[in-house]
Amino acid sequence: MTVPTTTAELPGGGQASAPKISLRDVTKRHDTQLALDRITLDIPVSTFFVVVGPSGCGKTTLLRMLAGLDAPSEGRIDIANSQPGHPQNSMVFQGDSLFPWMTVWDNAAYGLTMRKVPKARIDEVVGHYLNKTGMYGARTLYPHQLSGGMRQRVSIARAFANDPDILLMDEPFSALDEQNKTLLHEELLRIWEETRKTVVFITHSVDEAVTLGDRIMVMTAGPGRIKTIVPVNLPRPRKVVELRHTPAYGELVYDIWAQLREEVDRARSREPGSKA
Ligand SMILES: Nc1ncnc2c1ncn2[C@@H]1O[C@H](COP(=O)(O)OP(=O)(O)OP(=O)(O)O)[C@@H](O)[C@H]1O
Repeated sequence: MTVPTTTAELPGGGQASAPKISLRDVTKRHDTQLALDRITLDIPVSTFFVVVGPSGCGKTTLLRMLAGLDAPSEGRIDIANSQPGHPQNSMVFQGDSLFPWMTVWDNAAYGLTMRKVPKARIDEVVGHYLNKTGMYGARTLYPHQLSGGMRQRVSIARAFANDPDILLMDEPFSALDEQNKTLLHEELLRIWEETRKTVVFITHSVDEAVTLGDRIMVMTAGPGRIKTIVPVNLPRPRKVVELRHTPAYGELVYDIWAQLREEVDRARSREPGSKA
């Protein structure tokens, strides 16, 4: 099938705009193993871009290269720098990434403090995002005094307070229970709609992808290639629970899961002991 990879080519993709993130023929090998194979992709500014794919298809490898933690074996990645003096990216991971010896406030303020932003500005920005994530009241607590959901709220507050060019999120909610996940989705959507940061978000959950995303990239079983990119034309602002009751939401989840299913089955058939 022909894979649409640019905004202009996407059905319902809207106005073409300058890409914030651009990948051209990006290939990544770990030693001799091909992890990602010729990824060509444009992510427009202010897009919430979600990546789904079977385990081992190279999602984290892709994110690590976007974060500059790893380099492509071949090809090129460009990230437009629109805010000189600001960090290019902030990452939010699945696991704990807070400093255990720092309070909630100091954790959230960390990036700004390191950049020597004036204290009054730090107070304003950190106060704002801790309020938005419901963590202002817990600002003097330490990570060990928080639940997993609260710790992820602080990580989100820290990432947005840092005001990076792009936000990279690697399965940030996968360890949380369903209730916490839904609340975090609502909070993330509220903050994102206010800031319109360019986000690349990795998940295994098709529901999460459709709830949050503007575009969903489905990857093939490893080596990872682009199988398809689906635009999510659900209106914003989104209310998570109400959204999930709409027929349009259900159809999208069904379509994306059908695409993903083929790849998950393919990945499974290669596992040792598989009868396929
Ligand atoms: N540092 C490394 N050295 C060798 N192989 C690696 C390394 N990192 C990843 N791989 C391999 O590259 C492939 C892609 O891994 P990656 O972690 O990016 O996949 P993923 O889609 O994020 O997987 P999951 O959904 O299970 O987290 C896998 O086969 C993995 O074993």
